Amino acid sequence: MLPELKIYNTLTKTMERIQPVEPGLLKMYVCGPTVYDSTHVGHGRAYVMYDVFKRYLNSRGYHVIHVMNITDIDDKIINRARDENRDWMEIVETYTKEYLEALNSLNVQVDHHPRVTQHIDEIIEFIQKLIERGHAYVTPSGSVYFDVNTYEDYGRLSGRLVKEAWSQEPDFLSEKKNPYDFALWKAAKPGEPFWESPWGKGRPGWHIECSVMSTRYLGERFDIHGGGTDLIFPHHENERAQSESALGSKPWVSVWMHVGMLMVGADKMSKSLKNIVPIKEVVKKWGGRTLRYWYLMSHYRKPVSFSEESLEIASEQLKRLNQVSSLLQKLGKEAVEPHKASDEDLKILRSLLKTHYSFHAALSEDFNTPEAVASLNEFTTIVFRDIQHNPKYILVNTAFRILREFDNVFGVLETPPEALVEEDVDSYIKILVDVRKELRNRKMYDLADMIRSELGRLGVTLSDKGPETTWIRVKKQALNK
Ligand SMILES: Nc1ncnc2c1ncn2[C@@H]1O[C@H](COP(=O)(O)OP(=O)(O)OP(=O)(O)O)[C@@H](O)[C@H]1O
Ligand SMILES: [Zn+2]
Repeated sequence: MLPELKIYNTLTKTMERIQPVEPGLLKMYVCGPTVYDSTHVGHGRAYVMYDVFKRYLNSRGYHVIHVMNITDIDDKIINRARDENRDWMEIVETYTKEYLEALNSLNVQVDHHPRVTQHIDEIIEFIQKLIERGHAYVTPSGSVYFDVNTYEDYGRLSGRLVKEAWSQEPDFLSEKKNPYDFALWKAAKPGEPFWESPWGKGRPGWHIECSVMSTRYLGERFDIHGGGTDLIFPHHENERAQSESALGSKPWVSVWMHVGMLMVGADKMSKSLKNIVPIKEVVKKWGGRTLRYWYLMSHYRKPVSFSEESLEIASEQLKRLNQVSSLLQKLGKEAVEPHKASDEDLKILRSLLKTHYSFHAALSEDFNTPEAVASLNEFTTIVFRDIQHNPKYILVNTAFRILREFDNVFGVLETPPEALVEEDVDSYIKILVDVRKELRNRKMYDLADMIRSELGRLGVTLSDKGPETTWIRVKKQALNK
C-alpha cells in the first residue's frame, strides 16, 4: 500500500490529507505571470513545482485540472509601455511568447491559460455581485473597492491579524473608506487602456482576476490554490475575501499551497528588483531538463539560492539517470529469464522495491522532492552496481517499470523509457507471482508483500489458497502509471 497523500496548508498551518471536492478529480489554480518582462528562474521554480505535483497526483490515480492565468493588463504593464514608449499590447505579446517558450523548455504543461483581457465581462459581473451583497463600494471617480471590514476572516491566511498589518497599494487613499480596502476596478486615467463598465471607463484591479478565472474554470469550490509565498499577502488574502464574500462558498479553496522564493542574497529574485536570471539564458547553457531537475533538489516550501555549482551537481546526477535509462533499454533486450531467483537476486529486488516505496513515501509527505531525488540516486546506484552485471529478467523489468514511474512524475529524462509491450507484461507478472510464491514458502513475508503491492499496481489481484496462488489482472490500463 502506498502512503497517504498529505500536503501543508498555509491557511491551517497543518499537514492535510488530500480530499477532493469531487472524488477522483483535483482542481488546481496557480497564479501565473504578469507579462511585462523576461520569465526568470524564480518563476520557473513555481511553474515546475506545480507541474511535478500535478504529475504526482496523476500517478496516484487522480485526474487533475491545472489552470494558470496570464495577467495581460496591469499597472506594471502600462508603466513599462509608457517607459519604453511602446504599445502595451506589444509588451504583452512579447513576454507572453517568452513565458510560453520558457514553460516548453522546462517541460511544463498547463491545461488552460486564461487571460484577464478575455474575461472582462465576467469580472464586471463578479464585482457587481460584491456590490449587491454589500462587500464593495463605488467611488465618485468610478473606481470600485472591496470593503475589507465586511469580511470577518480577513488576515487569517497570511497570519496578519491586526488592521495595522493590512497595507495595500498606497494610491487613492482619499477615496477609500479604509486604507486597507483594495481596488476591484480602477477608473482609467487619460491615455490608459480601458473597458466600458457600469462605473465608467476603467480596468480590473489585480486580485479580482484570479477569483473570477479560477471560479469560471474550476467552480465555486476547488481543491488547491497555488503561487509563490510572495503572493500570500495581499494577493491571496484578497482573493479569498472576495471569493468567499461573493460566492458564499466556505471554504472557497481546500488547500492553499505556496512555493518558497528563489532568492538572490537577501532579496527574492524579481523583475521589480532587477536582479533576475532569465530562464532562456540558463536553458541555453544547461538545458531545460537540468534546470527542472535542479528545482526538484530542494523542498518546495524552503527558500533557495541559485548557483552554478548546484546546477553542475544537478547536471551530473541527471546524466547518470539518462545513462541508466539507456542501459535498462539495452538490458531489456538481453535479459535472461531465470527459472529460479537466487538469494542475491532477491536481495537486489528488495532494494529496488524499497527505492520505489521511499520515492512515494517522500512525495506523499508534503511533496518532499529532495528525498524523492535521493531515492532516485539510490535506484541509479543499484542499477549500475547490481543489475548491470546481473541482468535477470525480473530485475531489469522491475527497474525499468520503476524508472518509468519515476519519470512520469519528474519528467526529466531526455528519452523516457518506452512502455513494456503486453507479452512482456504477462511474462513479467508470471515471474513476479512465482517469485512471491517461493518467498512465501521460505517465509520471507515482507518481500512477498512488497511484490504483492507491485502486482497490485499492475492491476493484478492475488488469491492465496494454502501454498497455491491464483491471480487475475483487472486493470490493464494501470500498467504504466
Ligand atoms: N523569486 C521567486 N521565486 C519563486 N517564485 C516566484 C518568484 N517570483 C515570482 N514567483 C512566482 O511566479 C509566479 C509569477 O510571478 P509574477 O509574474 O506575478 O511575478 P511579479 O511579482 O510580477 O514579478 P516579479 O516578482 O518578478 O517582479 C507567481 O506564482 C509568483 O509567486
Ligand atoms: Zn492570482
